[in-house]
Amino acid sequence: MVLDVIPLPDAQLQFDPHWLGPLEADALLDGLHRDVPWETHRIRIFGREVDSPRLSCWIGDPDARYRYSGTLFEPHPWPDALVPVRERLERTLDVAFNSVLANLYRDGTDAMGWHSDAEPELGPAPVIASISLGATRRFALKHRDDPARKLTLELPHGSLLVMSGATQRHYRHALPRTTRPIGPRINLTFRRIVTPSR
Ligand SMILES: O=C(O)CCC(=O)C(=O)O
Ligand SMILES: [Fe+2]
Repeated sequence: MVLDVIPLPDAQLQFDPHWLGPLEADALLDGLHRDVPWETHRIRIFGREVDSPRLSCWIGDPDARYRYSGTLFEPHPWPDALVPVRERLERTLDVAFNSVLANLYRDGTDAMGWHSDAEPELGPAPVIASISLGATRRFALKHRDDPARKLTLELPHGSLLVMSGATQRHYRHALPRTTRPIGPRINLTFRRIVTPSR
């Protein structure tokens, strides 16, 4: 299967707005909303520890430990609903994903600030496969050195966005708040931990 390439200098982006069919996406949204042990992660912003404005869960193989924003996360086991999704992603992208960060944005006030997924555990050129479920939200990318290089993308229910190559090295990304009245959204970023944290 071929994903559409989204052109952006210094980045490598592929996108399929309908990677999951609507029924499959509905079932996954409901199942994960219900079954994932959602928790509030603490993050560090300007040296201060605060609750992140969303619910999250770090899921993965037992050795896929991950240090993120100052905290070491031991993975939760894979929920049944994610097993076929992971297998299909591995076939599509030829990457052996061993973990996924699940985020639940309860409404438009939940968000994620500017960052790159450039933790050393992920290696120098990580492939990050991002599946979106539920409410469509705007995803933004901004070049570290050249603010004119930026892009926003609407990520609909069932979509797949793949960031690879030098994307994390050169760009930050964010999921901004919105004042639109909007329902919940779940995002899954599949990752491959190359060198587990200890
Ligand atoms: O919710 C999104 O689309 C982005 C999530 C993200 O950037 C992350 O999990 O690192
Ligand atoms: Fe990210």
